[in-house]
Amino acid sequence: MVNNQNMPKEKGLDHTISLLKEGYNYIYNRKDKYHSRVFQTRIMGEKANCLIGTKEAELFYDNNKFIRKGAAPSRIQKTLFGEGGVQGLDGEKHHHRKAVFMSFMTKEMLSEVKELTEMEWERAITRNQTEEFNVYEEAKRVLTNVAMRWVGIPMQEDERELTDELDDLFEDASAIGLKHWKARMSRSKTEDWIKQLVLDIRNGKLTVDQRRPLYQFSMHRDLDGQLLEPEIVSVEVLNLIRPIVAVSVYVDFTILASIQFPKEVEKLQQGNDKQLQFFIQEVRRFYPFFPFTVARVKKGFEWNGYTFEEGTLTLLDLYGTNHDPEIWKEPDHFLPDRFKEWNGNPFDFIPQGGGEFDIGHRCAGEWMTIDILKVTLNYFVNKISYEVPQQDFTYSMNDIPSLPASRVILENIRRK
Ligand code: HEM
Repeated sequence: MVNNQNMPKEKGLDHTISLLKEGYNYIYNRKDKYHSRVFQTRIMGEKANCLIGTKEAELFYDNNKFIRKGAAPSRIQKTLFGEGGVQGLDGEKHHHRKAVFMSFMTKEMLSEVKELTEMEWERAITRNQTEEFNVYEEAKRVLTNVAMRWVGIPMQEDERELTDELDDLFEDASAIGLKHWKARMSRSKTEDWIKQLVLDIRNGKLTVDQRRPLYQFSMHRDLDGQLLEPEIVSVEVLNLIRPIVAVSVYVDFTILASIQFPKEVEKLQQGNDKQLQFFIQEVRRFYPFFPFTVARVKKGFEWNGYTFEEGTLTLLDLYGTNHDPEIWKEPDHFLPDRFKEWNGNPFDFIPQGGGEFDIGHRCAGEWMTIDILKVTLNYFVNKISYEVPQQDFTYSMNDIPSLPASRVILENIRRK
């Protein structure tokens, strides 16, 4: 007999509207209301368990208890992730595919990303010294170029058009109506284009750098020794390009933080790697990006008196865990030095997911994200000077992604 009477339940038929309204704070608010880090609600007509906190994250990343198959809503798969990619795999199939992603995160390949990032910022500044400089728009262009070169894609399309299509994939991924369809069209257009590259590589019409992800995924074999369908290669290649471009959101927040917390910037002036790291970690903890991640209960189990029923959708609160006062002192203050004391627990600081990289679903690009942001922060703080005109820095707590209203505009950029 299934009995989950101990799990607090949100009353009512459906709570999707409250989730949309309260956004990043939805789960956090109910943790206080129910005095529980585990509760049940209903979202999009479906029962959903919600979890927040360190022990709860550890539970969520237990592969014996949760799976990803069928967890992400299909509209998000059709835009953000693509169908058939690593996010929806479990067990051996997941480990085998994830290993390909992690094989690119070597010291050498990460150094290349850092070099490319600095080089592209140099180009952006050269293009733009006299005009108003929109940090977010420039970052998308910079990171599209970084992503294409690093992944090993020959740049043939119009650069601006490609940037627009790639950012549709994350800016409008959770949108409804027309914007959602625009995102789907952008995905299908970019997927088709990459599929053609895969076919050309396989039949020898196109020669590309063999160390790079485009070639590696094109020639990767699954557990049965078969080449992946070109559609799947395309989804996985976009699983690298799209999030690299999406780091622009964090770039915008990083520059915003450097404007809003000038005392913290004084500590960065010698380009000290540790201080840069603390600052970036705090940006990733402090500002909103992904509100939560999702899985399904693999097989019914009991945990701390709560019953988890097989198949139930389960949300782990990423933003809320990063703002949990039981983990973080003064969670609503921007204090990079808190990371001097942080012990590296894989379940308490989870802006890009938690647990292990290789056997879990933790973000494959976390180290790369930190590297791109460190290079960018050092560049803006130590290599250029600029003025900051009056603008609107407010950001919403229910848009995904959330961004400062004016995107961070700079003027009179000069090299130091
Ligand atoms: C913009 C900064 C980024 C954020 C906020 C972010 C966030 C996330 C989150 C929340 C997950 C899901 C974790 C889970 O479900 O347990 C994830 C997974 C993933 N991310 Fe990122 N990510 C970022 C950048 C990147 C970059 C730069 C790359 C690649 C270069 C990348 C590649 C991936 C992949 C491949 C997965 C799927 C991993 C799996 O299912 O095993 N991400 N990311």
